Amino acid sequence: MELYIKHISKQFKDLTAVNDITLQITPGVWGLLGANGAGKTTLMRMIAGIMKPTSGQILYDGIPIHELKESFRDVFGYLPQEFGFYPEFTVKDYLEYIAVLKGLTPKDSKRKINELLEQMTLSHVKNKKITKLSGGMKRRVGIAQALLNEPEVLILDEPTSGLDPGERVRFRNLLSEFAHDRIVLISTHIVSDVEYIATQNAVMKEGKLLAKGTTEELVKLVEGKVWSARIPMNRLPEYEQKLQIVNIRNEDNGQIAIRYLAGRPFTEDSLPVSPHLEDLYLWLFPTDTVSKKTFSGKND
Ligand SMILES: Nc1ncnc2c1ncn2[C@@H]1O[C@H](COP(=O)(O)OP(=O)(O)OP(=O)(O)O)[C@@H](O)[C@H]1O
Repeated sequence: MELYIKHISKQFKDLTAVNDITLQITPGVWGLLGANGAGKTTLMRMIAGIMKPTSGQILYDGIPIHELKESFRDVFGYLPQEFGFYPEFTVKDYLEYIAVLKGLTPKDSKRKINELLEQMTLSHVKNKKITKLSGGMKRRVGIAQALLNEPEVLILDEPTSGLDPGERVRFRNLLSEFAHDRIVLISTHIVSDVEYIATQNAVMKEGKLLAKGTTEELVKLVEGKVWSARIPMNRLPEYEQKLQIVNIRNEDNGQIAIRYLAGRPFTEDSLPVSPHLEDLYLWLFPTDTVSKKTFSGKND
């Protein structure tokens, strides 16, 4: 089972939203990381077959996806960032409707819907109108519809927005299990959603593929660039001007502990710390506009 994204680009007038991306995706969870506007949704929409690439090809087991025809809907499951439903639909009506669109038999449909209502903790609201559900519950209905046909390739565009921490953990475990012999591609800004479950991560920036690898491989890119130090509380604004601070913790005696990213230590007592995937993300996508070139060492 292989999804081969071969030199894919998408042009919107003078904007290249996706710029010559090549990825060979095999079973497992693949995290697609990138800041707003990086091109993740555009890439996913092309993979899900709802947007045509300007150039390049997407092949599933060697066959261009637009040639899969009828079998396409059996292979792919897609959860868009925003998913539409008729306001009058209850959760059960909606899932039954999608099951028909996906060509499930009534027997399979009943079995699968009951199973997913259970897995997504939605059984108690199955007869409620979707419009009356909380954001997290709506999201879970979206995830359930994408899983209905047990697709071989599951594409999830920011699936965890609106989920609480408990739901996130349940969802992560479900995906890991599901991805055992299938491809699951998840786009997210929330690095912790994929950090521990991704087989591979792909990082996009301004339409391009910036980095690809396992979490262990990617965090190596920021090894020696993550530091911890103690600074006086009243000097925080000054440090914030000069450093990419990724965490702040109040301590006693007017001191604070900071975790920061820089090419070299900024204070004498700075200690190197082990990087996380979030550090790499913040290194690649700094959070504010202050130029930190002097101390970040990015120009070294
Ligand atoms: N249909 C469209 N027409 C014109 N420009 C578009 C269209 N869709 C996306 N874009 C632009 O393409 C770029 C990439 O957008 P895209 O939604 O793929 O990014 P993203 O990484 O998914 O961002 P986010 O995390 O905010 O969803 C953005 O500059 C966006 O404004």
